[in-house]
Amino acid sequence: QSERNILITYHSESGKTQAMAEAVAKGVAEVKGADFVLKPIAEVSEHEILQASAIILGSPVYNANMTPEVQAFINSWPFEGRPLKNKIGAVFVTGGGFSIGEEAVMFSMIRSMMIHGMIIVGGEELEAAFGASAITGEGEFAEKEVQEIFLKKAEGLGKRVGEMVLKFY
Ligand SMILES: Cc1cc2nc3c(=O)[nH]c(=O)nc-3n(C[C@H](O)[C@H](O)[C@H](O)COP(=O)(O)O)c2cc1C
Repeated sequence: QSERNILITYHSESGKTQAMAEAVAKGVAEVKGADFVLKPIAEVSEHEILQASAIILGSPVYNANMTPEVQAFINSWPFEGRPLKNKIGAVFVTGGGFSIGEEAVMFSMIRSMMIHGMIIVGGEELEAAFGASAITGEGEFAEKEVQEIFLKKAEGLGKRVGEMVLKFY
């Protein structure tokens, strides 16, 4: 695996956050020279965390928090000697409704990444300034599939992280 490797990882029970993760990967794939690994957090090894130049982490919103699985995943990251320092970090979330947790969860994950000394990158668009988020259960967005407007934000996030990895590494 190359120095420009990006780990895209997520927790997803009903597939929405996974769809966003796939769109993030699509964005990374647009950047020539950036490689990615895309997998659920349950399948990620410590070696993969240490080896990645960037980690793009996704969580559903559960009661205005990241899911317990994502929290446990972050808590499992190696800390001694701060081996994640200066890796690039970025986040994406899906939540059922507007302003009932999604931004709080983005910042919660960002805060944890910053404890590890990671360099935080937002998305391509202003509307994804803190990362990419999708509303999956309210009003016209309560569809089976994650709507294109949100997938675009995720794609832009992946693209931007890909570009930053090429710049930094
Ligand atoms: C236990 C539980 C708690 C939830 N709490 C919230 C919440 O506080 N705010 C919100 O916007 N959505 C909430 N949701 C909705 C999910 O965040 C939303 O359906 C999400 O897109 C699911 O992602 P997934 O398909 O990747 O599992 C909750 C869902 C569950 C199952």
